[in-house]
Amino acid sequence: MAQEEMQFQAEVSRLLDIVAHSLYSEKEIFLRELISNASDACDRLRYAALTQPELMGEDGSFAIRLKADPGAKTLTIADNGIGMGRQDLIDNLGTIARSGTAAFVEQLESKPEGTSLIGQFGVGFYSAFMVAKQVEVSTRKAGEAEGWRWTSDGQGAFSVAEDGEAPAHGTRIVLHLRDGDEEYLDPMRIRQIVATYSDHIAVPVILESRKEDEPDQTLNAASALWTRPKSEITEEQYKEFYHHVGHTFDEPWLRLHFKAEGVLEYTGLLFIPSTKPFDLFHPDRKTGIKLYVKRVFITDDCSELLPSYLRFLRGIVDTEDLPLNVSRELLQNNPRLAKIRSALVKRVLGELKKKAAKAPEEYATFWNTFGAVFKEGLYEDQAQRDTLIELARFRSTAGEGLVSLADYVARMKPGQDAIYTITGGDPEALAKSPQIEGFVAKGVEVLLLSDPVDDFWLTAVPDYDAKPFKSVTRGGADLDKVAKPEGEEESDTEKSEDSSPALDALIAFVKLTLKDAVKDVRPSGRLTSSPVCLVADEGDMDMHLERLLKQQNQLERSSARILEINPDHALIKALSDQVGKDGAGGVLEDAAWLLLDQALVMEGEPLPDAAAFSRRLSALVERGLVSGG
Ligand SMILES: Nc1ncnc2c1ncn2[C@@H]1O[C@H](COP(=O)(O)OP(=O)(O)OP(=O)(O)O)[C@@H](O)[C@H]1O
Repeated sequence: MAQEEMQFQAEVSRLLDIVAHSLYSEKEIFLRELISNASDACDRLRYAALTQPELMGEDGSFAIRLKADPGAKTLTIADNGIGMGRQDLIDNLGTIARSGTAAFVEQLESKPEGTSLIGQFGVGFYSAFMVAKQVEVSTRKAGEAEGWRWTSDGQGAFSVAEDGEAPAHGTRIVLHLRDGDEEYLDPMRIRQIVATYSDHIAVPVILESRKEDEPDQTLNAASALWTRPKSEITEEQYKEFYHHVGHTFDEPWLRLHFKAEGVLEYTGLLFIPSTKPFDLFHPDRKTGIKLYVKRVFITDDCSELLPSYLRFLRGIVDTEDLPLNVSRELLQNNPRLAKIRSALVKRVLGELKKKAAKAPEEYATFWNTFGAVFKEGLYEDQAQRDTLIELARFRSTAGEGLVSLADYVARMKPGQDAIYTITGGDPEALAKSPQIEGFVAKGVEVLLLSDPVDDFWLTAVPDYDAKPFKSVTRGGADLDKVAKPEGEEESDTEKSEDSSPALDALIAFVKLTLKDAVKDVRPSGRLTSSPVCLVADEGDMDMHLERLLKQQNQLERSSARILEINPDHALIKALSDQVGKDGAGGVLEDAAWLLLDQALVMEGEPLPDAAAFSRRLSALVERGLVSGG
């Protein structure tokens, strides 16, 4: 097949532009990225060869070979891994398949410090263009007859042609270094980079000698990091392993390295990242834990290994107890794997518990990053629910920090028999909701729940410590039973009776006016400074959950709400005084609709008839101005 010219996907071009022009100080990471890819390619062939040994050809073992040629100013990185077919080349080295990358590229472009983010996130293969003006990739997929050659100067296009010189299987990448980047030809420098970033790679990384009488040198320890004694592993090595295995480039927040012996034998090296990956909520996201059997990589997409609410974990699990030729299908419903899974969950939750107790501030950082995902476990993992609920943290009306449910219950007011919650999109807005006014006034804490998942776990978890969860936007406020904060006596004069003839008349009038637009109109026990608010009836769905379901088209109509009226509010008192007066009917009718519209606005809901709202508001203000002036 003749040489074909192809364009990079737009995101790749933009990324390459940033990469090439970055004055990024840690350019050396290009080698880490290429060695990491080469090692993954060896892992994949090792797995494939379990069932098709012929794929290995003449090769008995895997290696990543580096060769520097000062004369040609080239650095070559070659592996005898799985290699790539023609379409693989086009797909892998012409596009960015990883979800969330478009967002990442945008971030790089928009921020002045963007280029320094490259090191944090890693741009994989494309980082080669940080040091190379021309890159040649010669590759043959194990088991295929044709080899292919990919070349590019990183300027918008690449070419692909058949290549008779490609390795028997695997990939050879030749970097034609830019002027000024000759340091990457220096054996000392190469050795230092490999030692820094790639020592943990389980495949030997070999620097080919330039002199006949000098042997090649292996630059890394070439044993799987997790099999080494903990005392021999440095923090740096752990960190670099985490970067390699997790394809993330932040600092790990937590590390767990353990060996289980007994009925089941397995080693785990797990990490919790400190930053949120772009694709945490992406449906196609893989689990992030690689499964090895007796040091052989099996899969990085084993959803049986950890529940999805722990999908932020990165790392490996290596077990002696599964057969090497375990197929991906066999992994499903595998009882041994299920046992490993529940042991892993226990271990991870145990570690989190320790952190939460010993270092609450650090724990809060974790919670702010992954709490929204973690809470999915509250409805997904019944077996662990009690542990999970103890680990959960919430914002509340009590202050800035996060609270646990144990804290909440410990400071419940005398007479309070429920854990009060409000759900919504934005914690700031929630803290200003009219429905919580009365609770705040009485010193009753309300949990401000602003993650979409909150509405769902609340439907699955009825109570904590025998105290039911109760939404402040649903049903009655039953605040009467709760004692006032100390020093504030309950006085008869301070709060008017819930019903008075004038108030009753106003309520009857509003009901008559609004008809089916509301389910009911009633005096409120939960308002202090706002004149009105909406609540759902006791048996109805929570208002926020209903809104969410409507947004997702899972619900067609919302149920009518109850309009609650604050009997102590000056506006309500003034309106009550008007009921029954001659000529007040028109004003009161407008006012009734405006009260409902106002309550809707406070809920962040659209007004059903914005034109009518505007007309009524203008009319009322005009009247006020004319009669006031
Ligand atoms: N040496 C190699 N042998 C075989 N396939 C390779 C090799 N290098 C890259 N690839 C293929 O190209 C893909 C893209 O590589 P790239 O480094 O850009 O991204 P990645 O490894 O998937 O993720 P990351 O950006 O985190 O490194 C890889 O997923 C792999 O399929």
